[in-house]
Amino acid sequence: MNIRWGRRNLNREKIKQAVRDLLEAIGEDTQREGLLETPERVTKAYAEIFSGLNHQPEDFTDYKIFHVEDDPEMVIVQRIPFYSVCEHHLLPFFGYANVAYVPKDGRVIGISKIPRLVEFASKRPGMQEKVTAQIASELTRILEPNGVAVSISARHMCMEMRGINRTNLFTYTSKFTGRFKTDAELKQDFLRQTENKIV
Ligand SMILES: Nc1nc2c(ncn2[C@@H]2O[C@H](COP(=O)(O)OP(=O)(O)OP(=O)(O)O)[C@@H](O)[C@H]2O)c(=O)[nH]1
Ligand SMILES: [Zn+2]
Repeated sequence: MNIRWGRRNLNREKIKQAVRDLLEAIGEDTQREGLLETPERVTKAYAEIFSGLNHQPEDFTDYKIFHVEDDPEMVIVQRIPFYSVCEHHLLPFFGYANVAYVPKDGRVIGISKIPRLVEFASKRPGMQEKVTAQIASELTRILEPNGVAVSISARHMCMEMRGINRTNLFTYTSKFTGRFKTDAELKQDFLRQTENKIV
């Protein structure tokens, strides 16, 4: 993803100082060789992993709309990998997303734009529920389809490497709108098609 905008908004000096302070606070020697460049590295890493913050998806790519004559019943992009950071502990959560929509009046979107949207929604401190809902609401805003379905399965490092300390727990979230809410067969079709595609 193009992270130009995210970088521009970062206060690089403040991040570097905060990382130095944090290292000192945990009892590290900030002058030892391995840590000398760490504040700069963390700043670069944060520019990437928080690049979706305070932006519109359109800041990163053009979600241009195409027209097809004969609408497909639905379009699904399956098993889209993503990485995010939980807003409670600033530890990673990551997994897979499935995203589907029912086109309206022949309007479709370039399929690469769906993983781009997942990336945009996950590149900020957040919660799995918020990533799920944001993918659905942004896709709805951009395309005004007849319905959207999003499912995410993810592992949360704050449950695995600390706290409750349970390895390999998968959390599942989903969001259905429009036709996916009213048409049980369509929803079943989505669930059948995406079964085993997210763990
Ligand atoms: N619903 C939801 N909860 C999350 C997500 N990521 C982390 N959490 C949870 O956020 C909660 C924060 O709870 P707190 O009790 O404030 O924090 P804590 O004392 O560190 O909690 P423990 O993790 O249980 O030790 C924890 O239960 C986490 O498991 C997420 O994406 N969605
Ligand atoms: Zn957490």
